Amino acid sequence: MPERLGPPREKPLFSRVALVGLGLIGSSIARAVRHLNLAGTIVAIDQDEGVVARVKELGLAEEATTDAAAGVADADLVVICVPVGAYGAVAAAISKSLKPGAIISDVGSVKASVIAQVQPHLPQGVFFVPAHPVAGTEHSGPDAGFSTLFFNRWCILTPPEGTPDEAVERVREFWSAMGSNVEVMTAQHHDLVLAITSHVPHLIAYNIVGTAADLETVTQSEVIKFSAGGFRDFTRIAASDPTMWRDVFLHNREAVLEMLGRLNEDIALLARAIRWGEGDKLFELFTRTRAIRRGIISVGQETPEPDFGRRRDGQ
Ligand SMILES: NC(=O)C1=CN([C@@H]2O[C@H](COP(=O)(O)OP(=O)(O)OC[C@H]3O[C@@H](n4cnc5c(N)ncnc54)[C@H](O)[C@@H]3O)[C@@H](O)[C@H]2O)C=CC1
Ligand SMILES: O=C(O)C(=O)Cc1ccc(O)cc1
Repeated sequence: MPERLGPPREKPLFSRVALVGLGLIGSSIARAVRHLNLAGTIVAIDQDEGVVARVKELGLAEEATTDAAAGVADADLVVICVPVGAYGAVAAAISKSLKPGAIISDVGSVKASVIAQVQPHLPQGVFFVPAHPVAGTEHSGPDAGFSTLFFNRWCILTPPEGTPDEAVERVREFWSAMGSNVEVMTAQHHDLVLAITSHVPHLIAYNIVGTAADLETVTQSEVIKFSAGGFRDFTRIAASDPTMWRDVFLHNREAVLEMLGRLNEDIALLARAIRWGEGDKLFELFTRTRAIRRGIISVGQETPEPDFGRRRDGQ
């Protein structure tokens, strides 16, 4: 038992939890739920037969299947953990077999689009409480997960209007039990905040690594050999899953474009300051951003370096 997750519960929070998508996030939830006894039974559902076979080998769930409709039947909690472009297909596949009173949740990095994709399929009497654990790595698949991934990380809930408080509280309890700090906000606000704190930084990483790779006058081996810490960090982020991130950008289009527009304006100002030798402008910005970083560390939200992204407990 990873010590910081605490002891298992005497009584599970949910009797049957179905996880749809057993990649990095789904398998991390399975591991944490198992360690903490948050579910009587874990059902793993994945469209990829290889993933289902691996889930069985790793013993991540009591049941594992490619059949989403059969897998969610009788579940009290269903957590969708697939790339955000696949939510509509998953919701359509499971809608008819959801049990009355079931809570549907998810982990998608984008929220307004997933609500738009899922809600039309949900029958009366099931409750949708979307969630986004702001925790992850550049790795994917069932072997990449670990039970402490969500410990001391934020998890944002974005319940649509009219969601009963009891459903929200049950999902809050689920994430709190896994060690997350839970906050509630609207899906629209979530998408705006995450566009600047997560989505655009990933786009910049993909872009800078791509630009460096395309340079004619600098060789690939020079890029690797002389990459200082900053560029190396970008290469880690730029190794993130292509399907997942393609979907994030296509499903948070407006907020990402808005933030990119702002960023382009600010970069133009920086280029101008460099061109005209306006060192005071550069110095003022760098002083301000250093204070922001130090503020982040002092409120305890800093990512431990350099091992972020690696398994912390070997699980
Ligand atoms: N990777 C990260 O760092 C984080 C990811 N997220 C979100 O979590 C979700 C999952 O991401 P990962 O676990 O990283 O992805 P992953 O690529 O590791 O796993 C996704 C799994 O979903 C399965 N899948 C895809 N379409 C499916 C379908 N229609 N039906 C059933 N299974 C299907 C795939 O076979 C795969 O096993 C995404 O929505 C992502 O935005 C949230 C926080 C962090
Ligand atoms: O690996 C990293 O640095 C991340 O930023 C992980 C991550 C990816 C996507 C999310 O929605 C939340 C966290």
